[in-house]
Amino acid sequence: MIKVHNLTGGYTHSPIIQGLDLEIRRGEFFALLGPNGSGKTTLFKLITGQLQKKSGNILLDGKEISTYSKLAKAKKVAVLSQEASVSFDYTVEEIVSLGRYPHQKGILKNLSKEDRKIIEEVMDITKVSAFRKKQFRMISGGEKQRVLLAKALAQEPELLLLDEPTNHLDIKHTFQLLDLLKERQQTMGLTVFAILHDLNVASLYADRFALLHEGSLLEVGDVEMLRKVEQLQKVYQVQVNAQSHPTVPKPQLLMTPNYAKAGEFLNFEGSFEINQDNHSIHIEFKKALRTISNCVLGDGIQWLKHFSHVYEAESRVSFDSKAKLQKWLENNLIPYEQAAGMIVEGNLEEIIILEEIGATQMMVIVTVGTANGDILIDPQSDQPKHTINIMLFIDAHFTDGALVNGSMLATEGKVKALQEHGAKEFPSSNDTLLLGLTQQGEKISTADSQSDIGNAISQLVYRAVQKVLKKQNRQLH
Ligand SMILES: Nc1ncnc2c1ncn2[C@@H]1O[C@H](COP(=O)(O)OP(=O)(O)OP(=O)(O)O)[C@@H](O)[C@H]1O
Repeated sequence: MIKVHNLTGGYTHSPIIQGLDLEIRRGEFFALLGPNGSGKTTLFKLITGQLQKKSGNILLDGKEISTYSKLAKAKKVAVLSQEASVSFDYTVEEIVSLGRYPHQKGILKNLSKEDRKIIEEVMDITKVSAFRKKQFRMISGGEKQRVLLAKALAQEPELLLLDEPTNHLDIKHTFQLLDLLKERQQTMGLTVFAILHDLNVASLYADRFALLHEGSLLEVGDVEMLRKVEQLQKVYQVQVNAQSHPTVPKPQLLMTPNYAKAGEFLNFEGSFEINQDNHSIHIEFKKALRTISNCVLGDGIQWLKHFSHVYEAESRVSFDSKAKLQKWLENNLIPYEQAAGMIVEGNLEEIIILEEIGATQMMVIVTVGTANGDILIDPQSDQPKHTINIMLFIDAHFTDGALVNGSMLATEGKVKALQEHGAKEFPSSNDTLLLGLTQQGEKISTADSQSDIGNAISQLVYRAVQKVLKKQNRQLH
């Protein structure tokens, strides 16, 4: 739709954009990214014609954009720029109506029925109808942004150019606006070209991206280019980690502030407290640990401080065990958003081992319960199954990959102990496992069975499970 070829342009004494090539394809949502001062607005203004290019071409549907008449261009392209030059006393509705100008006919250029219908529709979807009679200058920055979008949409453009459209908007309105643009893109084929500052928001909405740095494009590509953290770090000068959004298959970036890079180093043994009674074991760490678990509460990969095993003598394993655990934590004034918890059904035996293996301090807590609940009855033997709950705390710094490695090796250790114990069925799918890392010291990216730390994990869990089973002194069927 737009083809930029060998474009050079900028300001009188400084051509900010130099020899730039770019293509915006019909029907796509294109995000222009780059740090402050990289030239985004300059490029934007060269495309919209607010700035004169020095050399090169900007083609709109194959024809040099500067050769279009103002009216012909306005029928194809609408612009939402940073500097909204609406200083006069128009009402919101009048501003939106101005968007219909390119489509109005005759010398008097009155609004037709069709024009009015479209104005109503765009005011409705941008949620500005409620203050249609207000003076434009009397509304908030975010409201102004939505009114100007309504005006741009009233123009019914094929291409919408937006310079930081979410600048003044809160998260609700940011997502509302971008959802609206996405919907128009998908249902009406609208082409969107937007300068966006928030890389995570851009990742969720745009199909293609360009990263501008010092007036040149470093890369043009699809969303996967946002996983190239070295490039982003170089350009934005911030420590960045790329992760995946939990429900949308797109990358999301996590920035690390300088103050958090080197935290206070805590002695492992002095970094937690254990509180234990007949009904629970609770461990509280001074600093949050990086955790991986399949616990009832606090599952997945998280940062957590509180770790609980709660015994439920009479109860059954039920779907509301998470709610039960939350209640227990609440009653004990433990913030459950920072907690991982396991419910241990039936009789309980526990073992806690704290030791230094190699140069690494580790602590394991294993609890075994015998449940009377339906779900835990083995349908073959009609006997209750045992559930084994393991929490392993390690004074080390693991990558997320090493966390996964570690939890596999912990399971291996458990299975070995069960095998030796003569258990016929293992491991139970109701078993829980949590690994918690202090993230102190050198980063470890491999914790497999060949590594010392990997071995230490499976050994320690093996010994702890062995002990707890002996203590329980009961043969698994
Ligand atoms: N009117 C101007 N005259 C001269 N130089 C300018 C003018 N406007 C901007 N510049 C310079 O051009 C460079 C690029 O500015 P531009 O506004 O295009 O950056 P940007 O990527 O949009 O930044 P931001 O993210 O801060 O909006 C900057 O070094 C800026 O100082």
